[in-house]
Amino acid sequence: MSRLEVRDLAAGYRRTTVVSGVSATVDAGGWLGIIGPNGAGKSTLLKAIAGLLGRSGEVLVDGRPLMSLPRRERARTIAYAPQIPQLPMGLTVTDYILLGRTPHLGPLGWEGQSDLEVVNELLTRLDLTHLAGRALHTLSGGERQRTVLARALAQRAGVLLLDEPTTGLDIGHAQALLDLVDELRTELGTTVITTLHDLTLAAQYADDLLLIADGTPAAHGTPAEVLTPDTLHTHYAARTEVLHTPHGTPVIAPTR
Ligand SMILES: Nc1ncnc2c1ncn2[C@@H]1O[C@H](COP(=O)(O)OP(=O)(O)OP(=O)(O)O)[C@@H](O)[C@H]1O
Repeated sequence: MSRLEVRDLAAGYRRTTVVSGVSATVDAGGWLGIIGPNGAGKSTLLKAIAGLLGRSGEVLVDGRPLMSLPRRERARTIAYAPQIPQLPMGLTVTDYILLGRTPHLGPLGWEGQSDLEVVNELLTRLDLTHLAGRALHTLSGGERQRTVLARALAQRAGVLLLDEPTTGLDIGHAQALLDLVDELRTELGTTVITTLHDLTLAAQYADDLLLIADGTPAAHGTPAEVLTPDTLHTHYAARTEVLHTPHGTPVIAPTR
C-alpha cells in the first residue's frame, strides 16, 4: 500500500522546463489519470515522477522521498512502462516479462516458483500465452505493448506508472488490461497513475483526472468535474458532447 505525493514538481530536458507547478496526492489504491493535448508534458511528468529525469520538487511514497530509496527498493516501490520502450530484441516474451521480477530475486538472482507464477498469470491475463516463447522483434505492435505492460505489472510495485498503456490495443485488449490494473489496485492496493488519450476510458477507470496544458495543471478533480465541453474546447480545441453512462460516468462524444 503506497500513498504517492508530488509536491511542486518541475522537469524538462537540458535547459528547457517542460512541466512545472505540479502537485498531486494519490492515496494508496487510488488511480490518477493524466490527460492533456499532444505535447502538453504528460510523458515528461510521468518520467519525472519515476525519477528518470532531472527535476525540482518532491516525490514522496508513504512520506519518504523516492530518490532517497536504495535502487532495489525503489524498483519494488515504483514501476514505469514507457510509451515508446527500448526493447532488447533478442529476448523471448517470457524472459522479458521475467525481467520485471529482478527486484524480488534472491542474492543469486535465480527466479523461484512464485516469480514464474506471477509471469504465467500475466501471460494468461494479457492474452500472451501463445506468444510466450516468441522473440520480441517478431511481435505485432499491440502484442509488444501488452508485453511491455506485463513486465511493469510483474514488478508488483506499490506504485504503477503507465504511459499511454492502451495505445495500439484493440478495445477488448484495452479493457482487459485496464481491468487487470484495476484488480491489482483493489487486491494489492496498488496506486496507479496513467496517461491516457482516450478520455472516456480515463473517466471509467481513474478516480481523479489531472489535465495538463502547456506544461502546467489546468484542471484537477473527478472525471465529471474535469471533462466538460468547455474545458475540452479550451484545451484541446475540440468540439464534443459529454454524455453519461447510467452510472453517471462521462462519455466523450466528438461532434461535427
Ligand atoms: N527528449 C526530449 N528532449 C527535448 N524535448 C523533449 C524530449 N521529449 C519531449 N520533449 C518535448 O517536451 C514537450 C512535452 O512532451 P511530452 O512527450 O511530455 O508530451 P505529451 O503530453 O506526453 O505528448 P503526447 O500526447 O503527444 O504524447 C514537447 O514539446 C516535446 O517536444
